[in-house]
Amino acid sequence: MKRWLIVLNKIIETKKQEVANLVLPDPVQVEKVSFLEALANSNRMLSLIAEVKKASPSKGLIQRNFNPVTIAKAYEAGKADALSVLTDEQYFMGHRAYLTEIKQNVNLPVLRKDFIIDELQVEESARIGADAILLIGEVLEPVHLKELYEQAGELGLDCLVEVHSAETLEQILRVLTPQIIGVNNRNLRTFETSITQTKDIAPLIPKDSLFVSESGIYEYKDLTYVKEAGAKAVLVGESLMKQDNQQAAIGNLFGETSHAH
Ligand SMILES: O=C(O)c1ccccc1NCC(=O)[C@H](O)[C@H](O)COP(=O)(O)O
Repeated sequence: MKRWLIVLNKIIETKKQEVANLVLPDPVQVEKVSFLEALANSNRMLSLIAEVKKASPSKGLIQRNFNPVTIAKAYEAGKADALSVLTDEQYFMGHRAYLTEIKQNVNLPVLRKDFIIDELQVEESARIGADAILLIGEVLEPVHLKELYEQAGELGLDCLVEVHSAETLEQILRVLTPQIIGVNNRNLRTFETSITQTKDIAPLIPKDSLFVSESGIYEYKDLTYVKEAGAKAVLVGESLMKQDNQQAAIGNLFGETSHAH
């Protein structure tokens, strides 16, 4: 079997074990901030969800000098609209404590970026202080995704419903019209990224859903490409994380510094 297929299957197996052993933490007291509203009201050409991500299966270690709160504050100073925080420990070197610490120190809404497969993880997300969770279409059956989506709504969490393929989106739209839909330009089975995926899927995004383009965004021309394709927001991880100064990295990406694009 190919290495990448083994990795995705392994991640999901790990999540099943984690759920089986999950002890729910006491709820933290942090102020909820609307993820959806933040994305809908950006001052930039595209709203930015800036990702706090130390490592990934496709890139290995991305940032050696990793302090989640320092990075989140730099993103806030760079006027990101929202944050995405990896909480998976085994494959992304994240931690659920990072999300809580960030919520206690930064005023931006925070998406919990993990592989949510069970109701207990949705409850856990609310308790650790997340404002939103990721639900991955390629990982969840549509009916189960809808159940998790509704549970999240009852707990005051927004959902970023992510798809890679047109087929997955069509299946989800038969049972649910998500408020926020992300097209992941990364194929989770091959790990290859191509922003043409955003353009290919764009005609299928319902007009009332907020359209996010995720992964593989490195420079200003990528922003203009996905904007022209219809995206209203971008989720960017590696290209910001691998730089030394995350505030400046946002300015560079959006062409707000003299030497950009
Ligand atoms: O990033 C990976 O290698 C990865 C592998 C398997 C499943 C998910 C993976 N990443 C999650 C994401 O999609 C990204 O963290 C996110 O969209 C940001 O992407 P990028 O800007 O390319 O870091």
